Amino acid sequence: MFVKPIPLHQAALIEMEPIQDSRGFFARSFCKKTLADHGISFDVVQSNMAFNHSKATLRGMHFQLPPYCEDKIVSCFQGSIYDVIIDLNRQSPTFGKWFGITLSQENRLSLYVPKGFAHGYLTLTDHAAIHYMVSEYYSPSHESGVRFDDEVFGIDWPVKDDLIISEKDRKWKNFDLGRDGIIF
Ligand SMILES: Cc1cn([C@H]2C[C@H](O)[C@@H](COP(=O)(O)OP(=O)(O)O[C@H]3O[C@@H](C)C(=O)[C@@H](O)[C@H]3O)O2)c(=O)[nH]c1=O
Repeated sequence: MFVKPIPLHQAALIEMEPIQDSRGFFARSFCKKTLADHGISFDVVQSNMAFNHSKATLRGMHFQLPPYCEDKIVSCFQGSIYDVIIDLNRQSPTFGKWFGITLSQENRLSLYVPKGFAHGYLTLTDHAAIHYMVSEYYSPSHESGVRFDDEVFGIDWPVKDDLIISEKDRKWKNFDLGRDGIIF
């Protein structure tokens, strides 16, 4: 398992190292020690999955407010998604910046999403199945989000039309870079 930096402060890409044989492959998908060797302290408290019927389904951009901020490790084990994070940590050198990458059944990449980041994804195939581990318990009263199409971030989604998206996710308020953000 390889842990590689990405342009956003403290976030990282995790690449599996499959060991192939005639049956298929084996790969480690999570290793607390390897992450710690890269400065990432991650305690899993919940492991979640989500299934999406159709391509062009967009979920996000979500985070939990203090004291329920959470780290996530997101993977796509069926189909593919365009996974996006935004650094909303006011004390980060990359505050306000976004990063996107395709996670798929084929490339077996995972994204490490630190506390203080918003996370969301767009399905690129039908039947996309997502798995993510989180370091904090789900707290509905601490759920928050920013809009996927907020111009202040300017995320360049690979699909723009006919998106399937919940009412909740269409209605997150505009983000103000001078005022909003997470401090924890
Ligand atoms: C996230 C979550 C939701 N739920 C419930 C609430 C609701 O009834 C139903 C669906 O919730 P949502 O619409 O928020 O599901 P979803 O849009 O898939 O939410 C997820 O989106 C991605 C982008 C993330 O980053 C995740 O952390 C999470 O916020 O599941 C839980 O019971 N536990 C959980 O941990």
